[in-house]
Parts: sequence; C-alpha cells; structure tokens
Amino acid sequence: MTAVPLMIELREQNVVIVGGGHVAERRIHSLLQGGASITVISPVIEEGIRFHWEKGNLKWKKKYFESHDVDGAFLIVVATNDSMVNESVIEASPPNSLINAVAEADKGNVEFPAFFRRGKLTIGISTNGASPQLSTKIKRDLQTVYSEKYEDYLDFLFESRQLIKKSTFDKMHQKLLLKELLSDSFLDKNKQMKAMNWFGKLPKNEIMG
Ligand SMILES: C[C@@]1(CC(=O)O)c2cc3[nH]c(cc4nc(cc5[nH]c(cc(n2)[C@H]1CCC(=O)O)[C@@](C)(CC(=O)O)[C@@H]5CCC(=O)O)C(CC(=O)O)=C4CCC(=O)O)c(CCC(=O)O)c3CC(=O)O
Ligand SMILES: NC(=O)C1=CN([C@@H]2O[C@H](COP(=O)(O)OP(=O)(O)OC[C@H]3O[C@@H](n4cnc5c(N)ncnc54)[C@H](O)[C@@H]3O)[C@@H](O)[C@H]2O)C=CC1
Repeated sequence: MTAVPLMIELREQNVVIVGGGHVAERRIHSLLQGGASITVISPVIEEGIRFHWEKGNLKWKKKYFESHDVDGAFLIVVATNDSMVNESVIEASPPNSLINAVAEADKGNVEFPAFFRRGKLTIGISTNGASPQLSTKIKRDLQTVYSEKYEDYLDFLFESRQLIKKSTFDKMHQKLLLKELLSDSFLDKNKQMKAMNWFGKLPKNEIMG
C-alpha cells in the first residue's frame, strides 16, 4: 500500500503534539504555517518550541502524557522517544483522527513529506518512508531548479489566470494562452508586466462579470 498525497487545511484545527523534542519542533514549524491550533504535551521542550510558546503561538502542557490529552484532537503527532508512551497515545486517539507516528510510520495514517515553498507553489517529496534523507536531497536539488524567482512568477500566473478566465476568449484559447505563460521567458519581470498590461486590456465577458 502506498500513501496518497493530499494538501490539508488545518486553520484553527486542534492539533496535539505529544513530545517536545527535535522532531516535534520540525512538525510545529510546518503546522504553524497552516494556522493550526497547537497544544504540546511534554515535561520539557526544545528552545525553538519554547520560543513559540512564549510568543503565544501554541499551548504547552508541561506534563507527561495522559489519555485525555488527545480528546477532541483532529491531528495527533506522536513524537516522544518512548515507544510505550507512543503506543498509549495511539490507543487513546479518537476514532477517525489523523495520526502522525514519527517513530513508526506504519502505526499512524499520515506522513509529512519533505517540502519547500515558493510563494503559492508548494513542492513536496515523499519516499513512502524508504529514505527520508533522499527526500531531503531531492528537495535541495529542486530548490535550485525552482528558484526564488518562482514566488513572483506564481503571483503573475495567478493574476493572469484570473484575467484570462474573465476574457471573451473561448475555453480552448484560454487554455492555450495559459500554457504559453509556462515558457521560461515569463520568469522575466519585464515580460510579466507587459503581459499583465495586455491581459488587463482584454475585453471582458460581461456574463461572468
Ligand atoms: C515516514 C515518515 C513519517 C513522518 O515522520 O511523517 C518518517 C519516518 C521516519 N523518519 C525517521 C528518521 C529520520 N527522518 C529524518 C528526516 C525527515 N523525515 C521526514 C519525514 C518522514 N519520516 C516520513 C517519510 C517521508 C519520506 O518518505 O520521505 C522528513 C522528510 C520531513 C519532516 O520530518 O518534516 C524529514 C526531512 C526534513 C527536510 O529536510 O525537509 C532524518 C534525518 C534528520 O533528522 O535530519 C532521520 C534520521 C535518519 C534516518 O533514519 O533516515 C525514522 C526512524 C526513527 C528512528 O530511527 O527511531 C522514521 C520512522 C520509520 O521509518 O518508521
Ligand atoms: N519522523 C522523523 O522524521 C524522525 C523520527 N525520529 C523518531 O522520533 C522520536 C523522537 O525524536 P526526537 O524528537 O529527536 O527525540 P527527543 O529526545 O529530542 O524528544 C523526545 C521528547 O519526548 C518527550 N517525552 C518523553 N516521554 C514523554 C511522555 N511520557 N509524555 C510526553 N512527552 C514525553 C521528551 O520530553 C522530549 O521532549 C525518536 O525516538 C525517533 O524514533 C527521529 C528522527 C526523525
């Protein structure tokens, strides 16, 4: 069996992270980007987690895990260094909750891919648990191919698409035009501005507004 990639909306969802070590810190870094409502259960926490706790970005319960700690959780990150504790967290998890078991992936039902963002572009890599370090290596390779330039480029593609969709061009022409924007030459800011100027002047389809 192989896991299916999904992008997930976690804004204000209850996420419980059991354990406050290095892996928990890595998860927090990703989850805060999604606006999750995070509670960390751990007697001690890494500096990076403390930083976010002091800023009010997450809750911290300074204690050992107890089964009621995962009540009402949407996503649970099982990240202690004690396999017996990890086991009891999984057992206490509500039915249908998402579980990321960092020490034994098979015991959970969601995995975190290696990923990076360029504005609206997200590139995630998974090896289905075979080699997380290969994922990291591939991520570094792709970071050079999809450089910082892509951040503005994605905004350009987004805005152009809105304008093209509102134009009187038929669907076929719209699709062709959108495809043309994938030419590397549009990574150039000047070319983007010229194109936007042109798209802005296209007659609009009044029915679509
Ligand atoms: C299945 C998965 C489930 C999940 O955690 O979601 C999982 C599972 C496990 N990882 C383990 C070990 C390590 N993981 C890393 C690093 C990363 N691990 C990540 C994801 C995943 N790890 C998911 C699969 C993703 C995929 O298939 O690629 C990354 C990509 C993303 C992230 O963590 O955010 C992140 C890179 C961050 C980045 O660069 O972006 C390192 C290196 C390091 O820490 O520097 C080591 C030590 C070296 C080694 O063992 O390889 C162990 C053994 C633990 C033990 O020995 O006890 C297990 C448990 C098992 O194999 O069952
Ligand atoms: N998925 C991944 O990417 C990786 C997974 N791992 C696995 O993840 C585990 C955790 O790794 P690290 O974060 O580096 O460990 P760590 O040793 O830095 O942190 C462990 C944390 O668990 C907490 N803890 C221990 N007992 C607890 C309890 N009863 N209740 C609540 N919290 C408790 C500790 O206070 C500590 O904060 C490792 O044992 C290893 O098996 C390790 C590296 C990468």
